[in-house]
Amino acid sequence: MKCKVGKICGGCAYLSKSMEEQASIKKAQVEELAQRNHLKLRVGDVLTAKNTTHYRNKVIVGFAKNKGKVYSGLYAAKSHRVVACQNCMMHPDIVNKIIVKIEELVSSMKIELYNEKTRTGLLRHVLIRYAHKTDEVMVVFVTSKKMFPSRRNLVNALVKEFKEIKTIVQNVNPRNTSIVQQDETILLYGDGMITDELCSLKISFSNRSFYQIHSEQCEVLYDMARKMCDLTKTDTVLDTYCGVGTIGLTLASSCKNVTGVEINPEAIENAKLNAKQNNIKNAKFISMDSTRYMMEAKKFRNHYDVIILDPPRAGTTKDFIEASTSLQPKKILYISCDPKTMMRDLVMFRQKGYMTNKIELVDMFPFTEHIESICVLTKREIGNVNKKNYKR
Ligand SMILES: C[S@@+](CC[C@H](N)C(=O)[O-])C[C@H]1O[C@@H](n2cnc3c(N)ncnc32)[C@H](O)[C@@H]1O
Repeated sequence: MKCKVGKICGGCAYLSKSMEEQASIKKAQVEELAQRNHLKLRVGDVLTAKNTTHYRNKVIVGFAKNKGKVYSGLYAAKSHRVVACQNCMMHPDIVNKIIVKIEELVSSMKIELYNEKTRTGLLRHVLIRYAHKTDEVMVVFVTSKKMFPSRRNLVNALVKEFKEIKTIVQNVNPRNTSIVQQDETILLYGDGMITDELCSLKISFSNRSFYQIHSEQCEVLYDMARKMCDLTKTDTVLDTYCGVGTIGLTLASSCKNVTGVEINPEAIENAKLNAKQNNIKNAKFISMDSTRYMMEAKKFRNHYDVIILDPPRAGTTKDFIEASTSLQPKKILYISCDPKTMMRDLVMFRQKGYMTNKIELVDMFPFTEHIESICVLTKREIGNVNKKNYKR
């Protein structure tokens, strides 16, 4: 793959490698991590993507000026320096077109750019989300303050030119932080959500809700989750870290009921809507910390046959592992976007008697170093742990 800024932009580390090379490097890395953690695991071959470019459904660009001219792009590796790039191969074409237009408008409307060092100026980032199956686009202007003088004209110009734009919002981030969005969102156009189709379901999400980056590979991942859970009609499922409810909703027709728990209340609102618009009646969603929910569930003697966890990159916690295993599910399905933290957590699950001997890998992030892992843990006799499943 040829990219003019490939060497300086922090986006793609494996541009010079074929998909086969990337797959074998990623698999070897996971095998090595398993060994280092004394986990005797078979690692499956990477399920590679058909769409290896233009796949990112969420794009965040920063802005800077060169000789008075506004340009946009991603950050250089390990820095906040904006690398000019108008035609990133990982972005959908429509997203690149919208970014070019926004660059022009920011320049012609003289919208002040935010300066991280002096903490002055207005426009911090533009975030664009894209629904691959429906072609719907959401634009998010992240600003340092609420006052955004040119926003009306900006919105009018964008929606006039791009029929794909279904909603535009402003997210206000006055803080000295590298976290892109904060709590306050102002609706500028549409209803604040876009809708995609995933595993034959209509899935809507808003600007701060999580949605897997590679929609086609997300379907591959969820299909693997379904096979690993191997649910029966009497099974009850707890989907922790559930985001907008996608995993649980795709499993709902195969089990008795699904409870989704998620800390972000906006994502829970989306999840409830997603259940409703797909006419799924055996799923409920609760906005709460997953560990706290399971501690409460234990008090009320609630039982779940299968507990799913799909935590952020940092992995889960000792308390979560304590709480989930104390509910004695038949299976625990662990999905992770960072095999390093997953292995750490698998060691802790093993101490509680829950273990696996196989991990599958799904490439959600072609041309980057990242890989998604998935495995199912079942309860084993502690006495057989070392001999049968794990080498020391
Ligand atoms: C990697 S995403 C997975 C979302 C979803 N399972 C999916 O496949 O789209 C992790 C989610 O965990 C949520 N989260 C983070 N910490 C949490 C916690 N302590 N309790 C519940 N949810 C949490 C985040 O808001 C995010 O939506």
